[in-house]
Amino acid sequence: MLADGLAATQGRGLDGRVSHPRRTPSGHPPLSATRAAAVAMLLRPRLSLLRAVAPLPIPPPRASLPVRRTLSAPAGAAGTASAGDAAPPPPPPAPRAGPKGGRKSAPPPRGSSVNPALFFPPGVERDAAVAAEMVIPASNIVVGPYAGDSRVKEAEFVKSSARARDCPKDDRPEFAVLGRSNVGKSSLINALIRRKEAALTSKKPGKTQTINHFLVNKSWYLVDLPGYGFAAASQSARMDWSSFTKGYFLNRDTLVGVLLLVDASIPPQKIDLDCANWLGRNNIGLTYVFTKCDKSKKGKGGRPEENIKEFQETISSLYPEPPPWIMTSSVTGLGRDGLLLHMSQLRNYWDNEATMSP
Ligand SMILES: Nc1nc2c(ncn2[C@@H]2O[C@H](COP(=O)(O)OP(=O)(O)OP(=O)(O)O)[C@@H](O)[C@H]2O)c(=O)[nH]1
Ligand SMILES: [Mg+2]
Repeated sequence: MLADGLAATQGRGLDGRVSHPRRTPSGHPPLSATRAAAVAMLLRPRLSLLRAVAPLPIPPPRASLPVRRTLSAPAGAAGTASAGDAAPPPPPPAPRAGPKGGRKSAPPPRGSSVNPALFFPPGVERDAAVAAEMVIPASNIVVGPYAGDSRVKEAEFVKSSARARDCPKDDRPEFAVLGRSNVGKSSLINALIRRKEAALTSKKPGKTQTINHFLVNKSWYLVDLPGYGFAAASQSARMDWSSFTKGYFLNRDTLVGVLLLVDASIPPQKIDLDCANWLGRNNIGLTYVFTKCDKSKKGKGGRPEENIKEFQETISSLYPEPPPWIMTSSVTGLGRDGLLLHMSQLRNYWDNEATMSP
């Protein structure tokens, strides 16, 4: 699906150039040039290393950190989306003892049954000793020096765009919310901005059909996108989704990163891995956001923690360092504040340091 025709982008990389830093909105001083260069080094693609380590079932995703893109990738780099590419999920893991979840279950204890390998944000040395309080609850995300004020004071719907070129034309940073149809993208946006129906939701997949910009604190955007993998969608509707991905992701220079939503109430789906792979190949940083962590069904594949662990095991060989992930529920509010804090550190880093050339 999305991975089609991507070879053209493989040589595209980061040169580690650092822009002239400004003071962050949170008042955190910019990093020194030496430190910034070190951080920029983290962003370099490591495909050759990954390939040398092990043959991969799918090509590896990379950069989880935001990069400021000064030029867009070639338009021909994008693939096409197709719901028909979804393969049967890998076999479920052996049954494990674990807490029984309920609709209002408390956040799972950190590191209980999910992979605790940490994501070190910009400004924190990899493998630094990290106090437990510095890790965002129900996630692997360390809070670094770029984290700032993450409160949502105001939020407004700005615009619905049918094409990438119709999206707002200003230089405010933005996060795109992406995932399969019905995974909970619009619900997550409503939870983040604390508005019940700012983004329209539905039990039926395929509700969101356009690119929707929500302006937060008059300074950054959350972007609600149509979902992928909607099996009932017509071929033409799927092609439309594909042109969204091409037009939006490859030409949106203000994109700080993607929140890739993965439904934790079902076993891992190949289409989500394909999507992560496509983003990685196009140097678009992502954060895995596990949704519906309040849902727990009886039987195999029914527990969010099992599904998340299985998903992480599947992707662990694909990354040189663990990508950021966080567990959320739009019903209980699990992960809301942590995700906002994580976005604040990526945003502030992007605003000050992250520079990339094609
Ligand atoms: N239990 C539970 N249900 C959720 C959660 N998030 C979303 N849902 C439900 O899942 C369904 C789909 O939610 P949406 O937010 O519309 O999903 P979407 O990803 O925006 O879907 P499309 O716009 O069709 O791509 C709705 O019935 C929501 O109420 C969650 O965290 N927990
Ligand atoms: Mg939606």
